[in-house]
Amino acid sequence: MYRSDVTGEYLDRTAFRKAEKKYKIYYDHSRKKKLPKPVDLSEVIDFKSILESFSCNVELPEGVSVTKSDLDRHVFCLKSRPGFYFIPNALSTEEQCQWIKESLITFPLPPNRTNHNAIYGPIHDLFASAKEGKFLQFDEKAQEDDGVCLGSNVESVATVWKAADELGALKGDHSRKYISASVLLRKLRWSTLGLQFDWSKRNYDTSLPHRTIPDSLSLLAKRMAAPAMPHGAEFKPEAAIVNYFGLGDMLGGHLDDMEQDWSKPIVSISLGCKAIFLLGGKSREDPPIAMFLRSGDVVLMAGEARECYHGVPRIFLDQEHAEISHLESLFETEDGFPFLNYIRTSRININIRQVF
Ligand SMILES: O=C(O)CCC(=O)C(=O)O
Ligand SMILES: [Fe+2]
Repeated sequence: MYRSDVTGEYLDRTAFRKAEKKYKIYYDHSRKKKLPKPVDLSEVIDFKSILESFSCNVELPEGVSVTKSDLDRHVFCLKSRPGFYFIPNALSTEEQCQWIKESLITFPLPPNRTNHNAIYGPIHDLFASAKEGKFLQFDEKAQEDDGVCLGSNVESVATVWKAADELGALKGDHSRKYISASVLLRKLRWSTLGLQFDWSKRNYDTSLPHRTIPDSLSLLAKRMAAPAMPHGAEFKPEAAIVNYFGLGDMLGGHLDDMEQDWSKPIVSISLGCKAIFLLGGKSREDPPIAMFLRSGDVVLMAGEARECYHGVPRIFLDQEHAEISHLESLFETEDGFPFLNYIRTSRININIRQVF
């Protein structure tokens, strides 16, 4: 797990942690093949089937309501969590594929920062280099110094990619180390767009070089945010965090409390393999509501819901539960195999925020 804020005995006993443990992946080691232990999903809210039955017979389960919006999509709310909105299947398959590509190619590009910055400095062309089987050459000295002086001396290191057949000739040079681009891609955990977030200080560092959020993402976020915005007001996307989840990854219960104005929503887009999202209350002691997040779903958290603990305890990577066959079909028809390969075992979440 990464990005956990608090740990300890207290947390282990909270209702939120109990739910995390319930849904987290555990393996059955008693069999030859390592298989995930079955988990009871009967209490997980499924907005896909809620949408289906609502579209057929205008029926909604207890506690769920539908809100009016200009979007050509149904927007659902939870009566017990004001300020929370769920838009099932908000993005078309084409849009999902487009944002998966951007998340892998352009979003991790400098000046945007990723979890790799602190160790390797800014990295260019990660996805293309992984596709080409390349290796990143890095200076061991820079990596060691980095432990003492986080990031400062690695900002200027240029990315040097080497083809596999170039490595042999460089074996004698012990000051240089290599790591494969595919390992780095697998270990990509987050990238930040727009105003850059400083995880160590848990705030936005406006002094860091940054680009504005790409126009097309900004437009999408504004359109999606509309149901959670006061009449006539427009959402201003200023920052986004892109989370990349692989096998066994989870996002521990947390609050996103670093933005100034909590009345503005966080617009959160799910891509790739299905996940379970836990939406708690204002205390970790409040039992969270579990729901499925599928590729193309959009969640908004605004107002009171901004004060609710939330997290992602489980990603489903197996064919039956991942529910990505629509992405597979589209990626298979183009030169999409490298993306397909990645997304078959991954989930990506893009969450867009107005900071000020
Ligand atoms: O992955 C998700 O759906 C939620 C991400 C999230 O809560 C965050 O990045 O703050
Ligand atoms: Fe969050």
